[in-house]
Amino acid sequence: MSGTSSGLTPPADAVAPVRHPDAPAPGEPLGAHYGQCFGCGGEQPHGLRLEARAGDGVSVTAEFTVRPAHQGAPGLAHGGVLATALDETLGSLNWLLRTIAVTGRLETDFVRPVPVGTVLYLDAEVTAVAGRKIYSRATGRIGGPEGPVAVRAEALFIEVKVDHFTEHGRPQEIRAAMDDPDQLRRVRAFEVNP
Ligand SMILES: CCCCCCCCCCCCCC(=O)SCCNC(=O)CCNC(=O)[C@H](O)C(C)(C)COP(=O)(O)OP(=O)(O)OC[C@H]1O[C@@H](n2cnc3c(N)ncnc32)[C@H](O)[C@@H]1OP(=O)(O)O
Repeated sequence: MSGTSSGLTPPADAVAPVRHPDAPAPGEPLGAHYGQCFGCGGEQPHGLRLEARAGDGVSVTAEFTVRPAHQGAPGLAHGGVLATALDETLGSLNWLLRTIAVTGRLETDFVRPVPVGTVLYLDAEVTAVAGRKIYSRATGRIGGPEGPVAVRAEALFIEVKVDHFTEHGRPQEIRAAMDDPDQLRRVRAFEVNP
């Protein structure tokens, strides 16, 4: 059973999303936005290390391999970890809009259990934009990119300025991210929507 709550229904004045002209080409890896990110960072030993690629329009695909550190029930992925994979994939869409945004609402359907060792094949797209509100949806499949659906989500991201992070985050991590020698990650983390 699934349904969309009213907070996830775009308003009448919502418009179709517009891919930024400098967005990575379809098929190009997006890389991590922050090395310590639990979703995509390569420096988090137990993180998901989710790898996303740009798709057509404002869409992405991503893959995440469930490891023993991600268990809930014995041998099965924790639901919160699967929600994180969806959240991270959905969050990476904002890079194609060149907008910094955070998750306001995330609704998840867990359709099938996902065993340890499984690759979760995710795809996500922005469906509408209304001012600062970005509406999107994602699907995670197992057994291959065309395999059966295991999880799906709908989300609302809210555009924020970089101050959101400098005001609420811890100074030492902000400073470390600003000093990141990886220029692409720095730009991705700190470029304010033009
Ligand atoms: C160092 C820099 C690093 C940067 C790296 C990139 C980051 C990538 C991170 C990737 C990690 C993965 C991603 C992550 O995990 S991001 C981490 C998880 N998310 C958060 O921590 C967000 C926490 N929440 C907030 O900070 C605020 O609540 C936000 C900023 C979201 C809104 O507070 P703000 O005061 O700004 O705005 P507003 O309250 O006037 O609302 C504006 C509009 O939005 C509507 N609305 C709001 N909430 C909801 C809701 N729940 N359902 C339905 N609607 C909602 C609201 O009705 C209004 O609509 P309207 O009245 O205009 O019609």
